Amino acid sequence: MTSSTSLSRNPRVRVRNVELLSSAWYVLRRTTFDYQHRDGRWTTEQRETYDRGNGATVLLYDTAGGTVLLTRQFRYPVYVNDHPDGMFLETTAGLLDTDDPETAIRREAQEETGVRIGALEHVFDVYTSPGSVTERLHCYAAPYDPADRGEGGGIADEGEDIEVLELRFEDALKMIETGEIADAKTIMLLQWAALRGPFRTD
Ligand SMILES: Nc1nc2c(ncn2[C@@H]2O[C@H](COP(=O)(O)OP(=O)(O)O[C@H]3O[C@H](CO)[C@@H](O)[C@H](O)[C@@H]3O)[C@@H](O)[C@H]2O)c(=O)[nH]1
Ligand SMILES: [Mg+2]
Repeated sequence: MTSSTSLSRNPRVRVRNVELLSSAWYVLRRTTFDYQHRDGRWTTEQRETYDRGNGATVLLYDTAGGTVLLTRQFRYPVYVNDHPDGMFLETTAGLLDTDDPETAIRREAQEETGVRIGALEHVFDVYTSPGSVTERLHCYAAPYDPADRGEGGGIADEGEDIEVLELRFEDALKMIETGEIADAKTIMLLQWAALRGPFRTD
């Protein structure tokens, strides 16, 4: 999943060895590679990469009502790193598994929020944590009909317990400033919506 092309694309990088450190749930590898610095000198480096595949997310919005639909769920990695209670607000998102990004985000949006997405706009693709995590996240926006909003839930067998929240767009923007919204993809998509997307004012 890490690379769909060969790792000889950059002549300044020569991969020497890849070790599998853990594959308990997702995959942690340690790679040794030679790297040529800008001054021409070669050094040998090691980097660990955490590979959980790629993901997709969508900002669901309703311009008529001036709202967005977000999810809230317990995220242990943020809880262990100082978030007050780990109940984290995010745009609906999921891993691609074997699907293409559009198919995956339609599936996840329905599972997590009950919304069946019609028109889907691709906004950008981002590397979420480029020093350590391989993930590329495909980011979308789509209108939703408030009548479609479900109870949420996610997949109980996978331990998911997802609450669906409808927020006024202006309130969501304020929650970035208060820290109540602290998820990178969600902040990026809300700011895009204000600057260039459905809630731009120019
Ligand atoms: N047992 C077990 N289950 C896990 C583990 N890690 C994840 N899971 C389960 O696998 C589910 C994956 O759910 P998805 O909806 O497919 O993925 P996601 O966790 O929401 O990920 C999305 O959001 C992330 C955070 O922004 C993104 O990083 C990711 O790309 C994706 O878009 C989680 O909800 C959880 O139930 C683990 O280590 N052990
Ligand atoms: Mg999810």
